[in-house]
Amino acid sequence: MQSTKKPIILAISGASGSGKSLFTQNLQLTLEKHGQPVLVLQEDHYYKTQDHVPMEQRITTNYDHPDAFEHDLLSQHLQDLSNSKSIDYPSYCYKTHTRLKKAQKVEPSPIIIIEGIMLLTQIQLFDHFDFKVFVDTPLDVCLMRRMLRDTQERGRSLTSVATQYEQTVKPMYHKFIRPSKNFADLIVPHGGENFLAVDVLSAYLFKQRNGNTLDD
Ligand SMILES: Nc1ncnc2c1ncn2[C@@H]1O[C@H](COP(=O)(O)OP(=O)(O)O)[C@@H](O)[C@H]1O
Ligand SMILES: Nc1ccn([C@@H]2O[C@H](COP(=O)(O)O)[C@@H](O)[C@H]2O)c(=O)n1
Repeated sequence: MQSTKKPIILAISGASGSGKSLFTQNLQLTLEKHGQPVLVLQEDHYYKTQDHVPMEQRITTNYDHPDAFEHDLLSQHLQDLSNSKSIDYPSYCYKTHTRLKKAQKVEPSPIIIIEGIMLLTQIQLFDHFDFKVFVDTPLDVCLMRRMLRDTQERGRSLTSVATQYEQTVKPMYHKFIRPSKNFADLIVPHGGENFLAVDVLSAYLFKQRNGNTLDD
């Protein structure tokens, strides 16, 4: 039988390369190991479609500005999931800088984690969030991780990563993302492999959801 309880929604934010995705993955694994289903969503899937924009222009888009995202759609989807409705979750391609044609049908879950760079800059989304986390990793470490990831997984050259970093990623971090740390309920240092933070947060979420502790 499907639960009628509202899901707990956790937002995880921080700089690009801070380890949000890895931290989220570790949290999900820990909770699922204890039989607690978790749905993970990525704010990146809500980047605006650019099907109508020529490729030469897509590579110059500022992807580190809140306007690059369709936050209204994300808000609607979080509302639907809270009301036990499924959503058509968009897919995104970093190589073509636009959404894929086919969305994925996603069902609600008792715990939902959404991760992304701009989540804590969007006050209108806060009503959906039960808990807000900021992953706080030094920017030089973030840049190194991003260099490796974007050249290996996102089809970028070292030059394009460096140029984009100087032109938009770094200035937008200081303008939007860093100040949004003030809205966090919890700040996690070091990033994805902070297993103390993973254990503390998973135990908290499990207790909130089930009323008993992980070891009961
Ligand atoms: N603590 C860590 N130690 C080593 N590598 C890490 C750590 N956290 C993240 N990474 C790696 O750095 C890259 C960026 O991490 P990711 O979780 O994708 O960051 P974000 O989602 O914040 O952009 C990935 O390749 C990831 O595996
Ligand atoms: N077409 C795109 C879309 C986004 N980006 C960069 O992705 C970063 C956010 O994703 P993380 O997983 O790193 O948090 C953001 O900083 C954008 O610059 C891109 O390069 N191209």
